[in-house]
This record gives sequence, structure tokens and C-alpha cells, in this order.
Amino acid sequence: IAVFGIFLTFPQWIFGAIPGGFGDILELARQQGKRVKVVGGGHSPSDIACTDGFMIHMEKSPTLPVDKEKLQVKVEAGILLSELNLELDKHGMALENLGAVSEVTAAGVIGTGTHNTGIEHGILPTQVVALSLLVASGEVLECSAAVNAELFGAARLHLGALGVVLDVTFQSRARGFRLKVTFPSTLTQVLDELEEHLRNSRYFRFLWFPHTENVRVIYQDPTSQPPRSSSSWFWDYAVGYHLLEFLLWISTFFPGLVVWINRVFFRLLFSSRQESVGRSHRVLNYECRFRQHVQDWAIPIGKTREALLELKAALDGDPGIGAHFPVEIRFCRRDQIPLSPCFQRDSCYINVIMYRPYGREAPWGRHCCTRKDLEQMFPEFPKFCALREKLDPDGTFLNPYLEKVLF
Ligand SMILES: Cc1cc2nc3c(=O)[nH]c(=O)nc-3n(C[C@H](O)[C@H](O)[C@H](O)COP(=O)(O)OP(=O)(O)OC[C@H]3O[C@@H](n4cnc5c(N)ncnc54)[C@H](O)[C@@H]3O)c2cc1C
Ligand SMILES: O=C1O[C@H]([C@@H](O)CO)C(O)=C1O
Repeated sequence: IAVFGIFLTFPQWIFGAIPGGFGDILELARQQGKRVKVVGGGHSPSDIACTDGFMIHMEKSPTLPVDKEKLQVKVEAGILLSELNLELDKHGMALENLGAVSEVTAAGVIGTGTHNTGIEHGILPTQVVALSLLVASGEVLECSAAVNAELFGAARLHLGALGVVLDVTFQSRARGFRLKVTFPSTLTQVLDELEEHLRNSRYFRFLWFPHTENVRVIYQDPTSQPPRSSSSWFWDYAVGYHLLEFLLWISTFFPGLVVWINRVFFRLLFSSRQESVGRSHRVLNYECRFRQHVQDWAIPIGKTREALLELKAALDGDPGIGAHFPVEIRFCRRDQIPLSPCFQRDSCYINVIMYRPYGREAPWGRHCCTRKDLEQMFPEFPKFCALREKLDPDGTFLNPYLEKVLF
């Protein structure tokens, strides 16, 4: 938490009652030469939301109007998706897609471009149809495809760099159930059958178990079937969480154990076909277990086979590396959001994890992308930077992370 920061936990409506609201904070920060960051659920596995200036935290915000005709809902920026899921459920609605966890906020998920999987679906920011943004000048700008369209595009994946998102309007869908089907395969087979899997399921992803050929295929599509569960506390938690954490902790002293953990746990927990039916948001969210480092890379979908076989060869070629399972492979449809990893191309996401059993540090590298790299990866990056500089010439919303990595 910032040393000099003011940790403001008032929901926006309190600030709305104070003349100027968040605008006063910007003014105060300006007078004290401080910068301002907004934190959502604090779930980004990086320093992107950190600051030594003022930190604004909006929470427990009520939802605003639901448009049942258009199936749209306007929410305050700080609402957790876990709260929104329940609110929408009351209205017979649900978000089209969600990341692995819902303890994240409406403005946070468009801060970093949260995604799940589904080649017919984009990343979560593509579900946003409007938002309002308090910019450094103190002005509140309404943004949508029709109003301030260029800023709307940039603000749908804003990195916390454009201002304070005050509210977000999501396009949702009718609520329903999803059938989750999981079954074993091999890396070679799933890569050979990739097109077929992408046709078989609109929400297809798979988990590869490093140092093995083993893969767990997952389909999680809407269904009219009634709810049924396949979970078992013993296998999912006693073995799949607590025993795994203990064995990974042992492996921090004996790294050669990781290969065996990947093999044995695949056999124990992931080598049979399973089916279950649950509420959409419950199936899309999943158990992420204990503390971990994560890096999620997006590549052109056509490079999926090449990238994974290269990753496998690198691991097989270096017996000193013990890579934890799973490497999670997901797919998202192209979009027109300037800083989206799916900008104008269908993408494959490769999510690499390294658990930290009982908090014990694990060997982990940070991504080393610089502005130069990002200008190559994101054609619209210079335009985003120019827009950011125009809106916030004094860098009020910057922090060391954004300056090091982006600007
Ligand atoms: C267990 C776990 C599982 C995850 N699973 C997935 C997954 O499946 N897919 C995926 O893509 N990601 C996943 N993530 C990453 C997560 O979805 C993103 O990091 C997301 O941005 C976190 O949302 P948050 O509300 O916690 O935002 P924070 O981390 O608090 O902030 C994210 C960014 O948004 C900015 N911000 C937040 N609120 C505002 C606001 N009101 N105005 C302006 N800027 C704001 C912050 O300054 C920061 O730059 C996971 C993370 C964890 C910890
Ligand atoms: O950051 C992330 O964390 C989860 C998962 O790796 C947690 O175990 C996920 O899918 C992300 O993109």
C-alpha cells in the first residue's frame, strides 16, 4: 500500500456526494506533486497498479441500470465480477466470458485485457459497450463506439494509464448452464486435431503437462442439460491441492521431482474423461490453487504448433528445469482494441505457471519487453502513447512499472 498514499475505499457514490469527488483527489495530488493509481481487485501478477503516490480503491459498488432489452448492464468500476455474476443471475443474465477468477473488477479486467478461451469470442474488453473516464484535467469523458470512439478503443484496454474509469457498461447474454467435458489426449494429437477441437467447442482450451506428452482437453459449452457435479473433495482438494502443494514444496529442494509430480498427477487426476454441468460463471471460473507466478503470452493462432513444440524441446533439452503443470493453452478471436493481444488477429494464449508452495519462492523470469518490442507487437502502440500523453501530459497516472515497460 502506498506510503504517502491515501487508501480511499469510498465507493464512487460517496465521492459523487462530495463536490468534485475523484476530481478533488486529482487536484490534491497535483498540489502535492503526487501521482495517482487506481487499484481494482489487486489481482494483476505485476506491479502495474502499484504507486508511491495516491492509491484509489473503489469497492462494494452497486450495479446501476440493467437494460433487459439489450441485455446490457452499467456497473461502477470497482464492482467485483463475483458480485456482478450474482446480480446478473438475478436478472436472468450472465457475462459471455470470464477469466479463471471473478475476484477482479469491471475496470480491472479492461485494465489488462483479461480473457478466457473461445475462438468465437474476444477478450473480456470486447464485452464492453461504453465507459466513462475521469481524465487528468478533471473532465469526465463518456466513451463508446459512437462517442469519443478513438478514446473508447484505447480505454477498453487502458493499463490504468488513461485516467480513472468510473463506470463500465457490459454486453451480457441470457444466463444458462455449461457442460464441462474434460478428457485426456497427447500434445501431438491435440495439435494434429486443433482445427477439429476448435470446431467441436466454442470454449475449447487444453492443459499440457510439461516433461510429458500428456494433455487434458477441456470443452465448456452452453447446454440445456440439468446441473450435475463431478467434483470430489478428496481428489480435487486433498490430493489436487494440498498433497500437490506439499510435494511441490519438497521439489523446491529436489527439482528432479517435478517431472514425476507432473506424470503421477496426470495419471491420478486427469487421465479419465469427466463431465459436469454448472452455472456459466461457475464453469468458466476455476480453482487456481495456491500462490504462483504466471505469465500469459499471446501468439498468432497459426503459430500454436510451432511455439508449443519449441517450448517442449527447450524443456526436454534442459533437464535442470522443472516446469510445473499445467501450461494452459487458450484461444481468442481477433478484435479492434489497440493494445489487445488479439488486435486484428486470432490468438493462442500460452499461460505458463510456477507455483510457490507455502509462499516459497520459485525460479522465475519476468518478461523483458520494452517499448521497442511493444511497438513491434502492437501496431497501434504509438497512437496509444500519443493519446495518453495528450490526456495526461504530467504523467499523473503513470508509475515505475508503466514507465519501465511502456512509456
Ligand atoms: C488467480 C488469478 C487468476 C487469473 N486468471 C486470469 C485469466 O484466466 N485470464 C486472464 O486474462 N487474466 C487472469 N488473471 C489476471 C487478472 O484477470 C488481471 O490481472 C486483471 O487485470 C485483474 O483485475 P483487478 O480488478 O484485480 O485489477 P488490478 O490488478 O487491481 O488492476 C489492473 C489494472 O487496471 C487498473 N485499474 C483498475 N481499476 C481501475 C479504474 N477504476 N480506473 C483506472 N484504472 C484501473 C490498475 O491501475 C491496473 O493498471 C488472473 C489473476 C489471478 C490472481
Ligand atoms: O494469470 C492467470 O492465472 C490463471 C491461472 O494460471 C492460475 O492458476 C490464468 O489462467 C491466468 O491467465
